[in-house]
Amino acid sequence: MGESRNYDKIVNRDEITDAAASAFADAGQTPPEKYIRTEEVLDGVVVGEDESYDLPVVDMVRLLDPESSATEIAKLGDACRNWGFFQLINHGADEAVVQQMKDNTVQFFNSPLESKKKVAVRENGFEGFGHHYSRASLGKLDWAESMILITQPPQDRNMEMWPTNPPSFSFPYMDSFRDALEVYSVEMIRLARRLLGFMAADLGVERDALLDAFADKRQSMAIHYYPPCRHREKVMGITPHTDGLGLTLLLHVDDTPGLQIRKDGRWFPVRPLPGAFVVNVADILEVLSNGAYRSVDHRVIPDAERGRTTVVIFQEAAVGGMVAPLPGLVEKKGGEARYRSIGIEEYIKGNFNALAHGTRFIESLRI
Ligand SMILES: O=C(O)CCC(=O)C(=O)O
Ligand SMILES: [Fe+2]
Repeated sequence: MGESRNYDKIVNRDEITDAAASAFADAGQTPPEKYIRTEEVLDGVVVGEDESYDLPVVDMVRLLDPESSATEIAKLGDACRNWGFFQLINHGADEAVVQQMKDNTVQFFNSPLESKKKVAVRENGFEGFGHHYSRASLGKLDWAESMILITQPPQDRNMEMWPTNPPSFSFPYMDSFRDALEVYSVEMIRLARRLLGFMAADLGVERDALLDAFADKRQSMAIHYYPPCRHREKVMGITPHTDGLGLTLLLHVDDTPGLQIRKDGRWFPVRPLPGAFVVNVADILEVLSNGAYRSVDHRVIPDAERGRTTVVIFQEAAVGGMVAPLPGLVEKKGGEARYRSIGIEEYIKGNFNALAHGTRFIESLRI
């Protein structure tokens, strides 16, 4: 797998121009027309500060402790079935690795535009620094700077798109942002595998059946900076979407809120817990679970006062090269697959094409 995998030309990403950068730098000014999407932003009710709600929180320490494991696995299962999202606390990922990733990400976004543009997204390119890919939003742009990279397997990397900025600081074995990305990438594979083991237990499939679906598959990463905007009812940090791959692990670099999850037709703002990861089920995991787990719509609304920075890891999955329900789960359901199987290459193309048209590719796989 991998050698000819190429996402270029399926997505469109706009550069961050000088004009974009200066708009982003001025939170008070009315944003340029290209960013104005008031109707989209106001589409749907946002659950307010006055209404109390609890988004699921899953505790890795409790998952690992034999005393509490069963209860916590049930919580994890509920979260994946009903919300498609949870915050993971006590995750156990190496704190130094996570901190280094956060520091480098902040330094990267704080560096001058010229320096970031060394890895600027190319014409028709998927990777690099630029706006997020434009979805079916009538030529409108998201209010954010993003850098997207393919991080695993190593032979799929395009190193010319990997920033060398910022260079080494405090960490003795780290040379540049590239090293931070590399180490973080590996640490996130470990974390994903640990979680997937518990998801398999919840789903009632062999642990290896789920782990193997994710083993040695592609991993990509997005780092996002959402500049503050006083006109937050006018701009969208990221257009509503579901994630197209398998499992998503999101790290808040700061404590600025902004992510909203759609449930029962309303938007629920996530209140980031300090030190937690936000984990979500993406489309391929929904298919693997034969529809038991849900990949749900989410979006970002920028904060009025504070910038927001996130680091997002996307783990791909497939069963013998196919996006398909896990055979063990289909058997449990008396042999009924709820999605048709499709080759991963075809899936990826279909997914990005659908994104550009504002549809969801997995809807076309439903039986
Ligand atoms: O930055 C966020 O909170 C969300 C990012 C996201 O949804 C994505 O990159 O797919
Ligand atoms: Fe997403």
